[in-house]
Amino acid sequence: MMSAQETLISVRNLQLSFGPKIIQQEVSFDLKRGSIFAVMGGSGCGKSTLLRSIVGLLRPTAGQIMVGGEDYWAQPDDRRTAINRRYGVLFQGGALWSSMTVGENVALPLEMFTSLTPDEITELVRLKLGLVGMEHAIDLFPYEISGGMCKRAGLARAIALEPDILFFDEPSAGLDPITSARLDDLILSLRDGLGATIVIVSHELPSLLTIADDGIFLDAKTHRPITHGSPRALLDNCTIPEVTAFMHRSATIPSQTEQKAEQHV
Ligand SMILES: Nc1ncnc2c1ncn2[C@@H]1O[C@H](COP(=O)(O)OP(=O)(O)OP(=O)(O)O)[C@@H](O)[C@H]1O
Repeated sequence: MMSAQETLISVRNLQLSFGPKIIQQEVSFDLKRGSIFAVMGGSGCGKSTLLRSIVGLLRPTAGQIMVGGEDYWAQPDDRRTAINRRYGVLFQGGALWSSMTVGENVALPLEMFTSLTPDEITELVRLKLGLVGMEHAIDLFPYEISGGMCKRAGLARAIALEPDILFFDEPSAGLDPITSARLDDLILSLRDGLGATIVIVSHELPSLLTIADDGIFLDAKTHRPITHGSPRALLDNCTIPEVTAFMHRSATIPSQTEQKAEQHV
């Protein structure tokens, strides 16, 4: 039985810098199992940098990222690699390898990190593509499918190794509102069906309001988080000017015209 309160990752007083430039400091939050956690804030405040640090791509300049009681960045490389096996990542430019079919793209992490037989891998690839409604595209190349389908294939690849925690950086960037809404449904179904916990960076407030139940708001000016909470709670209750500006600027429901701008997913 899943505990709603179990903390999977605890970020403590994290500081992130590039050379002398501090991007964010005093970042602390707990990621609870089963939650969809939004990292919010204006452009350039350090959302992607925070994500990169949690998944092992950027060493923080201070603070800790505790994963199941282990201080992630105090671990040797091989231990960090083992912890990373629990993560599935879909980054902004999370492009598929263009010279490989969709199926081969999804098979790649299974070939690299498991000792499964080719038949077992094919079966798993079909299963993962089925979960994102893409089984029919298994033999297609990325250039033969739409942007939304590429995102879904990227998702299938991110869940190939059955991660506990999924990290999405701007998953709906470049998608029309309908395709974006379908991606939201898919993210919810991954949480509800697979029991995954999800950390999402997004500027798309309609999407965040629909799916996220917790979050943090990073401020670019003070280089610190300025509030915590679900996007809905921040929209309804937060009176901090930076937050209300962000929330109210982007809190628009897609118009009828946009909704009609159907695109093949
Ligand atoms: N490799 C790097 N070297 C130096 N500075 C960097 C590097 N990567 C990012 N930055 C800087 O760090 C800051 C935060 O960047 P980041 O991409 O994390 O912001 P963000 O909140 O995700 O932005 P956006 O919403 O526009 O994607 C920016 O000022 C950026 O220029």
